[in-house]
Amino acid sequence: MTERFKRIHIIVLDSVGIGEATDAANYNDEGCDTLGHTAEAMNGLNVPNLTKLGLSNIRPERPIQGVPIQEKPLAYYTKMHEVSAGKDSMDGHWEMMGLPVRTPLHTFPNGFPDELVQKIESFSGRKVLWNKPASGTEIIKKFGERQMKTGELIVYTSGDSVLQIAAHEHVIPLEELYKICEYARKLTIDEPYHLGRVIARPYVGNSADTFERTANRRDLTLVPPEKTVLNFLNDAGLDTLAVGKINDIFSGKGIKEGWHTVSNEDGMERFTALLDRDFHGLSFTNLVDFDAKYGHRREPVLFGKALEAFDRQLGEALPKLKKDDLLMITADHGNDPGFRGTDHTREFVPLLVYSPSFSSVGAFPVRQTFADLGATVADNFAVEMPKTGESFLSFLN
Ligand SMILES: O=P(O)(O)O[C@H]1O[C@H](CO)[C@@H](O)[C@H]1O
Ligand SMILES: [Mn+2]
Ligand SMILES: [Mn+2]
Repeated sequence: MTERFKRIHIIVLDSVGIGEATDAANYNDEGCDTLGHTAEAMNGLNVPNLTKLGLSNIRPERPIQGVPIQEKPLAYYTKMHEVSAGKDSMDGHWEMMGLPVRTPLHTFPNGFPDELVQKIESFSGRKVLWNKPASGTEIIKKFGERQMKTGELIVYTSGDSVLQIAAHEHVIPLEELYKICEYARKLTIDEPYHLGRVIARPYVGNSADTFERTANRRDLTLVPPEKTVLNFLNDAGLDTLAVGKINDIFSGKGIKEGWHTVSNEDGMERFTALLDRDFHGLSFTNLVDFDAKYGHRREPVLFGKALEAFDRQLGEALPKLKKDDLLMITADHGNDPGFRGTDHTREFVPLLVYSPSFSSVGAFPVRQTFADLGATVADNFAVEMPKTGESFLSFLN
């Protein structure tokens, strides 16, 4: 039998959660609601395309402000619960591809142990500064000018399992920063660290007021310990095309071609261009600005404007979809810009599933794991099924 869809496209709106998950209390995240609070801060979101697909239909009991419930939405709609222990990008994306991260990765709320810091210092020949949780933009405001004089490494972490190194591009050249990060990555794979990501955070500018982070960020994730749906597709000779930080998140495993992007806009342009390409398999796009530029910065209005800009580009992409295309729009976790702190929030994520071939659409049962997404992709292409996840392919009519 030939497969139902020739191309499946997943767009991850990084951190665009749709309300507290049932286990939010375990994360001290009760009351978080990324989409809801963003829409309130905007006095209503203007997202006609997401609206038409059925975004507010996902939670009719609490529609998103400015997004009317549709009598005839164009997409199947539901929300998904995460089973991974963490609420970071790696957990969310690996789970989508059938590999939940059930053992919690370690976090370092008091900074990294001396032993690790000393190794980084002797490898790099540079002193480590800060070594505590911080907001990335605040920490370069605070220490960037000092770093320009001393060449020290600004090391910081967050509520996630991350070690981040901020470095001025003209003081610590990119190549050098990447080498230091690779070294730190090697040291933190196994216990006692078992760290999700080491992230290179380069920036430029002349003074605290003008520092700006650049698109040369690199995420060094753990290598997935088992094959994911990306591998199953790739092993079967199908195309696996990755836009944005997807390639980094999977350490390139199972990815045929990948492109880094500089912004959401750039990511959507790349995605839209892929629609003109005659490929066979999966396109997987991550739009990280929602998270990195607005969620962690707790900027709900800018977050909302980014959603509106995405929606405009979505409007340009939708008419390019053919009958044998399937589009799934979702998120990897929440990051409520109206919430306390600066960390991700434990939320349900929205799921909108659209194809021009659908004759009937409507509500889906809530998915108990993001892995249902990967299972559906694997099912469609008749490749090996992931151990976790249930396909909803047969629901799509
Ligand atoms: O504050 P910035 O540097 O954006 O860092 C944030 O980005 C990391 C990855 O999303 C999070 O763990 C958080 O620390
Ligand atoms: Mn993320
Ligand atoms: Mn984040």
